[in-house]
Amino acid sequence: MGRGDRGGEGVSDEDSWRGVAAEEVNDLGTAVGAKLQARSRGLLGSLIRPRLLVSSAALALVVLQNLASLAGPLLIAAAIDRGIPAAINGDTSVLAWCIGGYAASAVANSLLLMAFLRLSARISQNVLLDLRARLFRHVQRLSLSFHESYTSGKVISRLTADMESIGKLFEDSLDNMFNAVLSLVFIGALLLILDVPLALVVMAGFVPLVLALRWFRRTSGRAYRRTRGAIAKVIVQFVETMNGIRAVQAFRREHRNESIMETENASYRDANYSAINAVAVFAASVRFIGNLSLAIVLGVGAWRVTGGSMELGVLTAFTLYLRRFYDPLDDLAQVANSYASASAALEKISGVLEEKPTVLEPANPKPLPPGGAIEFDQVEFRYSKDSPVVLPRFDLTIPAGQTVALVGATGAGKSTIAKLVARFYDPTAGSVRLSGVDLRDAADEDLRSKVVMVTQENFLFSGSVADNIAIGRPTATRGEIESAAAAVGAHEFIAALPDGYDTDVRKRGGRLSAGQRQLVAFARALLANPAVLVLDEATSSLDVPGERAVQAALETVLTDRTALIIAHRLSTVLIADRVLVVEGGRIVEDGSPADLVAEGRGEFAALHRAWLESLA
Ligand SMILES: Nc1ncnc2c1ncn2[C@@H]1O[C@H](COP(=O)(O)OP(=O)(O)OP(=O)(O)O)[C@@H](O)[C@H]1O
Repeated sequence: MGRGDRGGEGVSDEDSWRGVAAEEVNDLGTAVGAKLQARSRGLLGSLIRPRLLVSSAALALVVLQNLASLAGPLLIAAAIDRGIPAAINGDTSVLAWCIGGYAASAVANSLLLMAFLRLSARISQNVLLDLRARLFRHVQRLSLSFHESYTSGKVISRLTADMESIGKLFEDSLDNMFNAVLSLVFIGALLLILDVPLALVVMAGFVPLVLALRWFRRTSGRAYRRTRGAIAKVIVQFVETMNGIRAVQAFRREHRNESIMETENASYRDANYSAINAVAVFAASVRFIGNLSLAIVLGVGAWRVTGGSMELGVLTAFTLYLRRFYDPLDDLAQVANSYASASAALEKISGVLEEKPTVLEPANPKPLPPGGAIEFDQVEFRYSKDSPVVLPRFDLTIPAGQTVALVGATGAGKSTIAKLVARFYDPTAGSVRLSGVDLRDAADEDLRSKVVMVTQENFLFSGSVADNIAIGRPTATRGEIESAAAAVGAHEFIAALPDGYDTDVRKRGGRLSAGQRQLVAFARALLANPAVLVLDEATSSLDVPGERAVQAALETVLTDRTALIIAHRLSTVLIADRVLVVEGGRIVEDGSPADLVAEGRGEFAALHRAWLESLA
């Protein structure tokens, strides 16, 4: 079982929460929960730190904007208590100052708000850009073993749904959060200045508020972790169906897929319901506490005004401030909501970012000498700690320039041997050497230029046919691309495409057949000119002219290099210098095709006979 699969009830041993291991765990212990939160905070910090200066500027803007907006009620209090009585006595200057000041503060408020929103949008968009790029770069470098267990759907959900929820926190909530916190601080201070006893009545409301916030954080945190997991499952189901759409339609799997989707979709909805329910309870509690405080303040204030120990203007200002005190708390419920959702997303993303490639590049790489001799020295291999040994300990030497065909039943271990040569995995024990250098000591780039693997699917990237061939050597000129295509016999059909070499392979008219895709892959390999070619021959059979074309191309590509071919065709095996028959992870026969056939008793001879019979 890979790391991405690990699920269940609890995470126990020391480091088992690291990476994506805790993703599927619903009930985290407090200690693990705290570690995950610290990791998320670390990621957030690393995103904000390079933008500290501009973030401080945004903070300064929002502080000024709050000050401007807070001046309003004070000016109204001054107008009622001093401006209007003075105006009644014929002096309108105080009232004029108050009104002018109010208008000025309103203008400043708007301008500062606009500047803050623009700046914070810039910060948030850059943070997201940075995070998306970081995640993409990291995921691309993670080893095959991670991708095999984590699945592309989950990666997509990290890159889309999770990213969006972090974006929402920055875009919708940052100003609300600053406003709310600053309003609380400033208004709290103003209330204390205006009237201490009334301010203390308001502060008493904080006790239930803090309790409600703690409850909300716990409940919504749990609910949002569930929503992140659920949306990932919806996307996984979507991606899997779309990737396998041919198989889905061929096997009439639509209904089955729809019912799986329905279940995942419903659990996403339910997870969201519980998250929103928590918001509803929290927001309602905040409002209730706010209104209750207002009623109490109004009662106590009215009693004091009638008793003469408080001015009416002060009470007016107090109630105005109190409204402003609780309004942002409503927003704070939204912020807490976005925060819970975003921190669940941050937890998942930071988990992926914490995953380390299992196939590591050496710190001090050794250059690979020319030549393509391959050596397996006491190699043993299993896919993961808890899976069985696939290749029991073995030795194998392939001299430079030899073409070796691997044959054997399905699941015998042929691809595994090939993947070790291309260093998609490292052996569990022993070493694989190329020209005498352990692959673990070679730089990635060096290795990729010396060993090229052509896989069965002959994957084409979006772009033109020429772009796809040039992947083999990005610096190649058009002439070199065309001569590589010509050498493998692909020039004719490419030239006949609607835009020749510039035809987009994803567009109608640019779609290539299986045999044509194979020829493009050969041209790509020929252009790359590696010392070692690892080839997983496509299993689907081609028509006779197609097969002949591919066969001729193959012979061209194999010239002057070491080749390891997982062979599915007799014609391929027969051009090999050497055949290795693999059975249960062991090499049971090793010799030239002619010798093995001549011996007549072994697996290969039987396979050879069966092949001949099938062709007869
Ligand atoms: N990523 C993986 N994780 C765990 N086990 C794997 C993985 N890939 C292959 N195996 C197991 O390793 C064994 C050898 O598989 P391998 O793909 O090398 O066989 P093969 O000879 O290439 O088969 P085929 O001809 O069908 O491609 C099989 O038992 C398979 O189940």
